[in-house]
Amino acid sequence: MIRGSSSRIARTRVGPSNSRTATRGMADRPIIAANKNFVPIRTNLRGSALLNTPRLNKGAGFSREERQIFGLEGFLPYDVHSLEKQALRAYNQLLKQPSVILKHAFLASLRDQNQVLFYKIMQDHLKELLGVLYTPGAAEAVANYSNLFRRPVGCYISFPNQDGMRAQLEGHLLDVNRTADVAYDSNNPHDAIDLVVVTDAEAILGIGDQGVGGITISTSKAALYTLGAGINPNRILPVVLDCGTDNHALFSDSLYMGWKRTRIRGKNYDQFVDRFIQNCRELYPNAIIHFEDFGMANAYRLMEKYKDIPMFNDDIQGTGAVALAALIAAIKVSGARLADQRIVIYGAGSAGMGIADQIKDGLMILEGLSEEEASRRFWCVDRNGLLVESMGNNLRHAQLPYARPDAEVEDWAKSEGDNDGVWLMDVVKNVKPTVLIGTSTHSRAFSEDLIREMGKHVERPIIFPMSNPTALCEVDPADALHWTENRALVATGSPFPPVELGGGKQYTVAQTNNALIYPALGLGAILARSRTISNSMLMAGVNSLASLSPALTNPEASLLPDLADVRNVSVEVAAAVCRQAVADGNAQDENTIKVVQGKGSLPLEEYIRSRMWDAVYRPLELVD
Ligand SMILES: NC(=O)c1ccc[n+]([C@@H]2O[C@H](COP(=O)([O-])OP(=O)(O)OC[C@H]3O[C@@H](n4cnc5c(N)ncnc54)[C@H](O)[C@@H]3O)[C@@H](O)[C@H]2O)c1
Ligand SMILES: O=C(O)C[C@H](O)C(=O)O
Ligand SMILES: [Mn+2]
Repeated sequence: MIRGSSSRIARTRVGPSNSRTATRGMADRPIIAANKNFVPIRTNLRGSALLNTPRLNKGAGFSREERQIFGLEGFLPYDVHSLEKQALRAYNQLLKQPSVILKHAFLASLRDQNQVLFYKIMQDHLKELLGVLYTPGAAEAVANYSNLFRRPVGCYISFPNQDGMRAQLEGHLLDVNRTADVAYDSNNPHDAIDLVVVTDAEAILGIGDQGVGGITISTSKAALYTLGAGINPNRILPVVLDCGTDNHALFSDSLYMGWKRTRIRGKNYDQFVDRFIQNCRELYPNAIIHFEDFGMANAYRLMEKYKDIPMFNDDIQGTGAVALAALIAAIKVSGARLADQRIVIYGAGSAGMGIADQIKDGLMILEGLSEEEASRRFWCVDRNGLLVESMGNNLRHAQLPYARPDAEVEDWAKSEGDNDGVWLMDVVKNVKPTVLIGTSTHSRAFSEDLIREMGKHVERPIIFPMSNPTALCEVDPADALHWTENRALVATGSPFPPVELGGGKQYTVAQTNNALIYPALGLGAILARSRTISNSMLMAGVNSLASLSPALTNPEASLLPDLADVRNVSVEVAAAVCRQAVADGNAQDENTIKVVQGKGSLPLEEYIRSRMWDAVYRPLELVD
């Protein structure tokens, strides 16, 4: 039974007179908080209970009147402070934290005290703080989760407790209906969650199995949805599926907080995940599901298994999409054609194969190549060297289309001693790639020799070392530029400072991170209430993002827009995704369909902006 959201619908028509934003009627799903309406949030909490509810707490920002009504006067220092003043204080405190991990912990605890204030300082200092909250800062926070733990956040679904899974997920629905501005329709408390971000933590970033600490990747990705695409944070559920861990360091840590067993596999795992998905579908029928940092074998299997529901895998599809957008921009700068690229992918895992699949789709859709022709543009190198057909059963399903015929490499001159495999240098020497992508987690794998060898054969080598976090990046962008006499077009997964090129010139390194596209992909799919997230929706997002590349107008500029500008980027990309969902017949939201068809009161981009959540305090109303 879901309770706790009674009669909020009655208030949906209250709003400022100048409101041209969406009102919260039945016809207009409350996907993103229509916060610009300033409809009061009804709560029965008072005193410290209110101050300890981060979704509602305003701390020193509570007005005189609110302090009276909610019995807060004896709980707060006298002066009332604006959100701006509170943000200044919080930011000054943050600056005093001596390390990235302590800054991350500070931000997390701010979020757990006052959600609006957290998003306010993140928004105001996005460029600086993304690297703390998200990549690379999140990696350290995940790895140290059990040692730094202060309070739980998000949803923990643990294998040994799975009999209670439905009640656990229902508990989150109840909780959010009680403590946030989500339930606009008291008749449908299930329409409170737009998005589930779930990890099983087997392959976190490039740092592997992190057990229950994976919750921090879900909460960081969730925060980026709010910051990057204005999705109401209260309508997002970050989840970790605790399936045990094969990370022995966690096992032997007496403070480890997860389930101390080796990972469940096979049927047990599949049933556990399926139970989770089915419960989500029933309890949160309108939510899309974002899969994050699953191990490769499960990631691909689950993506296939659930392709008919609105889900996507960020490491495979989000990463593929952002890489293709950067590549489209890079080849425009280099003056070449996509169809003429020879692409080497180093690290044939989820991200590497996701990138290959997405570029392959691009070659087929944009250049008219057949699937076979498109697949031949790739050479993929993994731990055992170049993927070749004779590897047979040792190849993963997703790798099969890219395996090269053995005959091709028979005559290759080998440079790296042993003849058991064909290594990256051999591939670069013989293939003379135009594009080199790193998704290997192999730090500094793109050596000086390798980059110089690549640079010998191509005028504008395209080099994307995409492994995260920073320490695992395949090559420092400054080195890649230096070793190619500044001819390389470089993009990285983690943030890097601009590279000084001499003569007063700088090269801005595009952060080719899926964070530049997944928030908008989610936003578009949610607004459209899309039945599935199709390849054509992904491709629409890619084309839209590529069209925003600063390098299109200035060949010396970054290949992709700055991640700090993600909110504006998201409006354009989400619009493209929405349009495609409607064109595909995938969209189910009547309002959005009308807007896309030009029958709404706003153009699509403005409509999207009007639905985005901002970090502002909403009025509260006391109910008994
Ligand atoms: N920039 C982005 O948006 C983005 C997105 C997703 C993943 N990534 C990064 O890509 C990396 C890989 O992530 P994933 O999810 O694909 O992981 P994964 O485990 O699925 O894939 C990694 C692959 O690299 C291979 N590999 C490892 N060491 C190697 C070596 N020394 N030589 C050759 N191959 C090697 C592994 O065998 C595996 O196939 C991570 O660092 C991750 O952070 C970046
Ligand atoms: O989390 C990131 O920074 C991107 C990506 O999803 C990754 O796994 O590295
Ligand atoms: Mn990831």
